[in-house]
Amino acid sequence: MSDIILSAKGLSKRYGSLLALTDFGLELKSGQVYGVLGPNGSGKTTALGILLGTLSKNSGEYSWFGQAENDPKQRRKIGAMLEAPSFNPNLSGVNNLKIVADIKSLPYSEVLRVLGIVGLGDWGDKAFGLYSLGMKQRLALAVALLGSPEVLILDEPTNGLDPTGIAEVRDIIKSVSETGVTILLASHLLDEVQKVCTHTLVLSKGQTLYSGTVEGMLGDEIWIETKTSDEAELINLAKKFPAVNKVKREGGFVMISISDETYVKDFSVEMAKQGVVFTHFNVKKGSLEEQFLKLLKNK
Ligand SMILES: Nc1ncnc2c1ncn2[C@@H]1O[C@H](COP(=O)(O)OP(=O)(O)OP(=O)(O)O)[C@@H](O)[C@H]1O
Repeated sequence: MSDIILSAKGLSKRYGSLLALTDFGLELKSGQVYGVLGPNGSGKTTALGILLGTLSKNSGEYSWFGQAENDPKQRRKIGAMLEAPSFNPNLSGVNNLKIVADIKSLPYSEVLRVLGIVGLGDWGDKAFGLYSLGMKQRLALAVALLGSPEVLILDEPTNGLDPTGIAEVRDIIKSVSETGVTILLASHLLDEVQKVCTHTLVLSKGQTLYSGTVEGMLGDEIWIETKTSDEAELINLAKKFPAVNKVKREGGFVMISISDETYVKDFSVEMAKQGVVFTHFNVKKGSLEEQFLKLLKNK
């Protein structure tokens, strides 16, 4: 059986004179966590809406599980959280979910299962109106998980949450993906995509600037995050080391960009020879943010 979950090509969408999405293509494979990344208004929601069949397209085609567009049988394999569902604040989490379970003809055992996944098992009997923002978002995620979908589509799943809420939702997404569920999510948060996704597609003004693995987008560039007592001397010496590309001060560290990981050891040996004593030395891959800004600049 093919492991291609979704195949889309040439999708475009126009709102009057505005071209919101141009030639959008995506191949989503089983087990991937694909993040559609882009600033506000770049076309993320438009793309997801078309793929879910809730929005018409002007051109292009897509297919879920190799079947025809809008095939209801395929639609049942997809769980979606596009915008916050309207829950009744006076009803408990369980009773709100039971309404959705009834609509989808699912057994109530599903309600308890999904509440457990999103960590609301103990809050199921409490009124929705008492939930924190993070808990409300997790209940919305629970709705998308009803019926054990093979694919989950999430639009800005951590929108408006505080750092704790963001971390909780991230952990749920990661653990759901570890059970084999394929995930397509939209986000404007680079950090979120870097932490959660295996693949990313970068959108800007409706155009795709990159599509592929997150690792691939990060490239080979390595940053060494350092601290030492004589920063000026380190900067001076680092700039003379042949494999060093860039040196900058950032967040209390001296950041040194090096062309290849294999030169990191040589660099530290050379600095030791020159009498530099590091109190902090941490090797990192380039950040998605840097690559993202580069893509936008090169466009
Ligand atoms: N119904 C509509 N009518 C007219 N223009 C629209 C409509 N929906 C979206 N747009 C425009 O299309 C562009 C893409 O919007 P879209 O919501 O897809 O972007 P987005 O990346 O999801 O943004 P956000 O992160 O703010 O949700 C924007 O310029 C938006 O203003």
